[in-house]
Amino acid sequence: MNQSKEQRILNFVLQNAVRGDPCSVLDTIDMYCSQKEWAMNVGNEKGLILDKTVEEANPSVALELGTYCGYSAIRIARLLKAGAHLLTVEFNPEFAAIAKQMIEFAGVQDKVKLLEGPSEEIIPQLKKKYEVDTLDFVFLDHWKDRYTPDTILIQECNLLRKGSVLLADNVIVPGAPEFLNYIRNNPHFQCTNYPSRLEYMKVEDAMEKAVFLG
Ligand SMILES: O=C(NCCNC(=O)c1cc(-c2ccc(F)cc2)cc(O)c1O)c1cc(O)ncn1
Ligand SMILES: [Mg+2]
Repeated sequence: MNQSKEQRILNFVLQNAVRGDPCSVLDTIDMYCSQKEWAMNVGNEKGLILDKTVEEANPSVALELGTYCGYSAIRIARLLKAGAHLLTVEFNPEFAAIAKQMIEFAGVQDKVKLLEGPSEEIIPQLKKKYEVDTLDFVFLDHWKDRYTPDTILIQECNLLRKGSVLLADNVIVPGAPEFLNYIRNNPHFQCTNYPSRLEYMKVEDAMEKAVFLG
């Protein structure tokens, strides 16, 4: 059975990156995906916007929707303070298996909890099953038509507090027009748009930050 693209990316990391060094894993993935095979990692350009947003939020508890190969989970986890942790949700079992190995190779497994399943099932379990009180930071990078329903679900589950930061990838490509309309017209959120580029391409994309006002 021939390998998946995600398996080829993992193998390239296992053979070329430095075990326990998150930055070398990120650089190696970016090298492979810019030179050999495009893949939907947030990438280094939008990654810098993610870095700055995470550093500013300095979260104790962070949630990521859409793990894929674990690139942004590693990107976020490497910036977390002692005792802080990231919960990352992936629906696709093949992606989750790759991400688990990628996260462990990068050495950030103690800061990351990978939850496998549909976001609409996992979000309502966060308080009771995963002992979350509130989320300080949420990175939305999963199916673009799930951004709005999951943002509503997160609010319904009382998972946000005044100052919680949401950051959404791909609001231009593939696009999340319904989410932009929802969040920008919602008086409980203060929104900021960050123009950037689609990962590994000379194509315009953007990220949207939304701070919950309570
Ligand atoms: O998370 C799940 N899929 C990946 C979501 N992410 C994307 O779709 C995504 C796509 C693109 C992209 C951009 C241009 C293009 F030409 C093709 C794709 C870029 C990105 O940066 C993404 O993040 C998922 C899977 C599943 O089976 N069930 C529930 N969720
Ligand atoms: Mg994305």
